[in-house]
Amino acid sequence: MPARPPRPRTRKVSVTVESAARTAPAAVIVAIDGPSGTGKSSTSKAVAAKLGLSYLDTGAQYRAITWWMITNEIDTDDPAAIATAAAKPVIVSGTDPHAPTITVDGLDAAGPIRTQEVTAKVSAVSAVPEVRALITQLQRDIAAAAPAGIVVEGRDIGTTVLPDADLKVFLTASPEARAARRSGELKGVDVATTREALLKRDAADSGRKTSPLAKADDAVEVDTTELTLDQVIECVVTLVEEKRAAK
Ligand SMILES: Nc1ncnc2c1ncn2[C@@H]1O[C@H](COP(=O)(O)OP(=O)(O)O)[C@@H](O)[C@H]1O
Ligand SMILES: Nc1ccn([C@H]2C[C@H](O)[C@@H](COP(=O)(O)OP(=O)(O)O)O2)c(=O)n1
Repeated sequence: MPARPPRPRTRKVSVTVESAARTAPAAVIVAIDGPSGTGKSSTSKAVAAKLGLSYLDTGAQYRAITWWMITNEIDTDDPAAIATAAAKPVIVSGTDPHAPTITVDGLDAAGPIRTQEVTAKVSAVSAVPEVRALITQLQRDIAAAAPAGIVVEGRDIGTTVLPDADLKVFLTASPEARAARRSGELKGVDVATTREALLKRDAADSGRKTSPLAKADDAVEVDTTELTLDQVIECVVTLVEEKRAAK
């Protein structure tokens, strides 16, 4: 029997830093905008979690500054008073999609920012240009620091905050569907009342002068009225993967 050549004991695997860098996906920036109840938060969190990206809820930041104004007795009907105080609160957003956090001056604000009072006043506070300038800068800094990329959701992300985002998605849904979803979350509030409040907030957010709620020209519009949340998530994941592959 012919002698077999000795089998090598170890296999040499050489991965150079250069080739590792070539195979690691480039950071991807995703902007998800749309009115209330279209599924921005649920979709953005799930997409970020599935793809290993960071996640930023910009509405939570506007709610946080509104909560601070209320607790510090700033008149939320007085834009000049809001502008003067705008730089005082320190707002910190945790961007893990599995456990997003928000603090104001070191205090956990996740609960207090969801009250009806904050919801009723957030459009007025977020319309003040000084507030928008500060929060927009904060959002850009967070996005730039995200190691693998980020999904940022809000009203003006594709148009103003991150106009060079790799992917922009604009979610829509009928007012009826949005109100039904929201009133499902708010125990004891009927659909008609929720619908009125949503439409009032849409009008204020779309009608303000500084970076209103708007679809960017290059955003992909997805009407979620007849889609399940899973279908919307799948659709956005596919869009992100297409963009990543093309990078
Ligand atoms: N496509 C969908 N179908 C049914 N319910 C949905 C869908 N998308 C989101 N929801 C539900 O609607 C509610 C509002 O969704 P959310 O993601 O908070 O919207 P937004 O951030 O746009 O205000 C949540 O309870 C969520 O689970
Ligand atoms: N990028 C953003 C995000 C939110 N806002 C404002 C306008 C919205 O009515 C409020 C609250 O946003 P949030 O996303 O928390 O609202 P909903 O979850 O849709 O009820 O903040 C904004 O002006 N710009």
